[in-house]
Amino acid sequence: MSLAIVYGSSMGNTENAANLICEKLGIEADVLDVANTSADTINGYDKLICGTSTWNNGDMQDDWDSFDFGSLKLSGKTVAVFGVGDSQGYSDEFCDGMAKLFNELKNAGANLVGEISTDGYSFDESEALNNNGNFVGLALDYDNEEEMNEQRVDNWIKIIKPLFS
Ligand SMILES: Cc1cc2nc3c(=O)[nH]c(=O)nc-3n(C[C@H](O)[C@H](O)[C@H](O)COP(=O)(O)O)c2cc1C
Repeated sequence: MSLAIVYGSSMGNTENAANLICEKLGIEADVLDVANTSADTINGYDKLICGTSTWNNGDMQDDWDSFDFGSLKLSGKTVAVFGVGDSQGYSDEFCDGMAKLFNELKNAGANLVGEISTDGYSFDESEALNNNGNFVGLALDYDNEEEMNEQRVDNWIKIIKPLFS
């Protein structure tokens, strides 16, 4: 089984999150910056964890925003997403970029896993909620709640690890 953790990051927060997830997951994985990664490369992995920060009031990070999603072929592959945002400064669009990434990966055929409860988060609105009212993936906030990231990653990994082993 091959696994890649692919991130888009402008200031380094989502990159840090990708490395933290890799370390905590404890499964061999390649950590890739989407800025230097093609759709063909991503198509070559069996499973994926993809992360984006949110910019421009609700968009994916720039490198994901310009990514060639049309060339992704992820039919039936297990994929989880994580998002990094600012729940106070952008409380009406907290981690909206994660929702856009989720939808693009779903359109490419992925089997998305890893939804989590919003318990313990404080924000007004987010596109990244599913019909159960859960985040579609792991939401992290380095601007206001950095001290909670490790525990949030640990909790999420408990959910997804069996699906990536
Ligand atoms: C101009 C600007 C726009 C932003 N827009 C949003 C947003 O709409 N929603 C959100 O949750 N965070 C937003 N953020 C916060 C970033 O996503 C956050 O700072 C994140 O940690 C950046 O991660 P990165 O360094 O991996 O790019 C914005 C930040 C800036 C500076």
